[in-house]
Amino acid sequence: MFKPKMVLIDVDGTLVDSVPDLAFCVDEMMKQLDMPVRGETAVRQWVGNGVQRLVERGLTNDLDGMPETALFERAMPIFMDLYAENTSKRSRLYDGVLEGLDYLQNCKGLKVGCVTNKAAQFTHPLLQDLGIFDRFEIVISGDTLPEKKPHPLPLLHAADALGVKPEESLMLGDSKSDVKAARAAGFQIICMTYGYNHGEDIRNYAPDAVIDSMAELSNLISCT
Ligand SMILES: O=C(O)COP(=O)(O)O
Ligand SMILES: [Mg+2]
Repeated sequence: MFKPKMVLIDVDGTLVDSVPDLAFCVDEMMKQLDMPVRGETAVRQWVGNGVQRLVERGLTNDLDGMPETALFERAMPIFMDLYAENTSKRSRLYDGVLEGLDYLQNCKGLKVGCVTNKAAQFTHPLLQDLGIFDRFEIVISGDTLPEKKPHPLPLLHAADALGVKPEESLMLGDSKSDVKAARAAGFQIICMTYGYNHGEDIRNYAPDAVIDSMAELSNLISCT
């Protein structure tokens, strides 16, 4: 059993299946640029490193791609406008999320926060529209601090803000960025099997535990 005093939870691929909206926006952006659409399967591999990286990957059709600066500068405002209008229309909480949050929130003294690489202007409305914004004592987005995951700063900042030591803290995520950030911060890390890890099995990154649903948290996290 894990006995953390704080749990930080990732958004895309952990709490929210956000790819339908992100893929819609990538493809609409591509259409406006007179370029080929990429489709949901490709976009699913590209989520997790923030909006800028997603746009770069979409433009190049490549996880590691870097577009020409002029093209990127034309594309970015198009994507930002589209995603502002399509932040939550097609996005859904995964099964088990509400049960998992209920369990954590009924653990006396356990602090629950949110750490995502999604920009704050999208994170807040998305969590609000899905009815879970108020569940978190702190919400740290990709542009809240000078560094985002896999850097440990957002995790360490949350621990400091909530008065918890890193060794008493646990991250719940879906990608290698979550595992790397947690390891660098000295947190424990549990990962979801269903998330977006650039098409790779998250078990390859050796998180402390892997689960299929947040409803399983009651078997893994002790409240006492
Ligand atoms: O890539 C993003 O914008 C966000 O991804 P995350 O919520 O999994 O950190
Ligand atoms: Mg994620």
